[in-house]
Amino acid sequence: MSVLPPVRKDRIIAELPQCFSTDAALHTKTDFAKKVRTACQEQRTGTVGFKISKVIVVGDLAVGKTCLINRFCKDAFDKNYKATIGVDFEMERFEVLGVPFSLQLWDTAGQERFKCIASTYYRGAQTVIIVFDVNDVASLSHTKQWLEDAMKENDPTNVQIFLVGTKKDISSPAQYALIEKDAIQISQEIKAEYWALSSLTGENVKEFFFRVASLAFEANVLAELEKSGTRQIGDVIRINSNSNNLYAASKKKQPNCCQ
Ligand SMILES: Nc1nc2c(ncn2[C@@H]2O[C@H](COP(=O)(O)OP(=O)(O)OP(=O)(O)O)[C@@H](O)[C@H]2O)c(=O)[nH]1
Ligand SMILES: [Mg+2]
Repeated sequence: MSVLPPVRKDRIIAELPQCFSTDAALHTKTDFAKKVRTACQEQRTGTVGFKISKVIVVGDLAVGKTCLINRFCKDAFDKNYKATIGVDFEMERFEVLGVPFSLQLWDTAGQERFKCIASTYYRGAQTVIIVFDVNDVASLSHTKQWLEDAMKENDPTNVQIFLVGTKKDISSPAQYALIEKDAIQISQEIKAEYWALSSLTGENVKEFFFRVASLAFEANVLAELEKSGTRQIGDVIRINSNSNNLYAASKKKQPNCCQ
C-alpha cells in the first residue's frame, strides 16, 4: 500500500518531450527508447520506480536559479532578489510511462561566500543544470567553471548536463540571437543540452523540467536493464544505427554507457 498521494495530473509524462535546439541536445530522438517503453509496459523497471534522482542547479548569483525552481514547483515568481544561503531543495514527483519517478532539485547559492557550503551538496547528482542569464555574457562565460566544480564531486559518465539561459523575457530577439550562438557552442563543448526560458512568463519552464525528468528516467531504466542483463534481439543494432545521438561518438568510448 502506497502512503503517497497520487502523482499530480500535470506531472504525468507519456511522450518524450523534445529538445529545445537540435544543435545542442543530449539526443534528438522523437520517442523514448523502444526497450524502455517495453520494460515500462511489462513492469520490468526494477528499482527505478522507487528511486529519487538528484538534480543540482548551479550558476552565478542572481541568474535566476531559485526563480526557475519556484516557477516549476510552485508556479510562483518573486521579482525581489533574495539570495539563497547555502542550499535549498524541492521534491517533484512524476509519472513517466506509468512508472513513478521523483526528482530532488537542489537549488544552490551562487554567491561566492556561500559556495563552499553549497558545493558539499554536489555529490551523487544524476543531472547538473548550469544556469546563466541570457542578458549577462559574464554569467555565460562562468558556466564552464561551475561545471568543473560540480564534476569534481560526480562521475562524468553518469551525469546529464543542461545549460539553461534564463530571463529570456527581457532580451530583445537580436540580443538573444547573439548570445544563443555562444551558448550553443559552449553546450556542444561541454556536451550539454541547451535551453532558454523565462521564469517570469513561464515560457519553456515546464517543457524543460519534463525533458530533464524524462531523460533521467530513460537513463535509469536503461541502466537497470543493462544491470539485469535483459537484452532483446535487435537492440544492439538499433543503438548502433541511430544517427540521432549528437554526442554518441564521445559517449561510445565510455564504459558502462547506456545512452
Ligand atoms: N525578468 C526576469 N527576471 C528574473 C527571471 N528569473 C529571475 N529573475 C529575477 O532575477 C533575480 C534573481 O533571481 P534568483 O532566482 O533569486 O537568482 P539565484 O540564481 O537563485 O541567485 P542566488 O541564490 O544568489 O544564487 C530576482 O530579482 C528575480 O526576480 C526571469 O526569467 N525574468
Ligand atoms: Mg537562489
